[in-house]
Amino acid sequence: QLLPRLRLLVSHFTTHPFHSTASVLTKASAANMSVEYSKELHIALLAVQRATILTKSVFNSHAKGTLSKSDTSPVTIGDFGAQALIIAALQHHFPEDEIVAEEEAKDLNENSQLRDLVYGLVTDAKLDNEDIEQELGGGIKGPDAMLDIIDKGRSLGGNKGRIWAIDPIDGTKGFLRGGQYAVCLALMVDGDVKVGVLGCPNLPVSDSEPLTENTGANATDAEGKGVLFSAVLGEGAASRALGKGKLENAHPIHMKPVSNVSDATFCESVESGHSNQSDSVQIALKLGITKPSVRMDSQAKYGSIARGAGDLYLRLPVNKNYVEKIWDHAAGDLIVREAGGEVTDTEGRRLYFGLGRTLKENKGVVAAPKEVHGKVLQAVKEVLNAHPL
Ligand SMILES: Nc1ncnc2c1ncn2[C@@H]1O[C@H](COP(=O)(O)O)[C@@H](OP(=O)(O)O)[C@H]1O
Ligand SMILES: [Mg+2]
Ligand SMILES: [Mg+2]
Ligand SMILES: [Mg+2]
Repeated sequence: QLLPRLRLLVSHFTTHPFHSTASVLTKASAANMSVEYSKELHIALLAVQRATILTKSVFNSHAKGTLSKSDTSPVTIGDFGAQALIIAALQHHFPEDEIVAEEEAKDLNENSQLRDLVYGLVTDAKLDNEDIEQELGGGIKGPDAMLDIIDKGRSLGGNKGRIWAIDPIDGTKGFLRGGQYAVCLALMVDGDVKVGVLGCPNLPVSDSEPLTENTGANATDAEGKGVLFSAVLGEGAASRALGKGKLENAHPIHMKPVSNVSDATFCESVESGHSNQSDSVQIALKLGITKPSVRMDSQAKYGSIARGAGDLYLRLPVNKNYVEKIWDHAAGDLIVREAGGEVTDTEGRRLYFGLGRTLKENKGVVAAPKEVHGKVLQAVKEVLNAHPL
């Protein structure tokens, strides 16, 4: 009992593991307990927090510098800038680690005006505590250095060694619409997710604020909003207010126990092109759920169910060719599991992150509290098997 408790204390309840928790750390080492991944967690939290300073500034501006990628999905100057800032911090602390990140520098290489715009955002996005800013390695040296940094995220992934997965803005469509989005970072070791962090600038700070149909609709990115979710494998999940400098205090989060699945609130994508919204209606019907789904962009869905603000997250394939990307799920999967949930694909397999940049062997997502996951999965299978894609 003591070991997980102490580790949780060390990794989640400290704002600065290298200074203020010296006494806890000493106790841990005296008892020969390892405090695994506390530095990785600390740097990941700060890197995500700094990146949200940039994304918030773009969210609040009219010109979001949107481009269309080869798969026709959007990317903005916010995505490029956030990716550059996160990779710069990781390289400063963990130069040997590999990085799988969503965006690439190609479009900025071909457009110097856009490149300079992004570089301007990157130099402006600073944590309001100079020591902590320096701890992340300070700024990026110039626009060309920034392009190189963005392209450090081109690792092919796999099941060997330490690999970070970055989604600099998850839910770019939501970001453009004024809805929810998340800045997502996870560390995998030998294909297993060990650390996950989600920065959700448009979610309420309070874990107890219920989700409604309008959560995220016209989110205003107001002061006093925003939450950072985190988890370390085996050490539980936590949330804290998203700040601008020193990390705020964290507290543990848990899925809400669901005794009767018909009372559950389920979350799904806003975009019907990302998740089949007519299948979800059928599944809800089978489970006796009468509440309408809460539609929300990004991995904010994983964070929301992990803190008990919602109960289920269904992501139902819309076509048979789409393969999910590891950066869209790595952090959220760990946070939900560490909060007491179970996450599988629509066929009941655990999400497996060790196969490269995509989740090749998985189809969709079913995330639910452990005690009802089996029942939800059964309903998902019945509905999906009735009309194969
Ligand atoms: N056909 C599809 N099926 C499922 N997910 C898709 C998809 N096309 C794009 N996506 C992914 O859906 C993510 C957003 O998820 P959500 O709908 O839950 O907000 C996108 O992340 P980005 O916004 O980072 O590109 C993108 O990777
Ligand atoms: Mg994208
Ligand atoms: Mg994404
Ligand atoms: Mg993205």
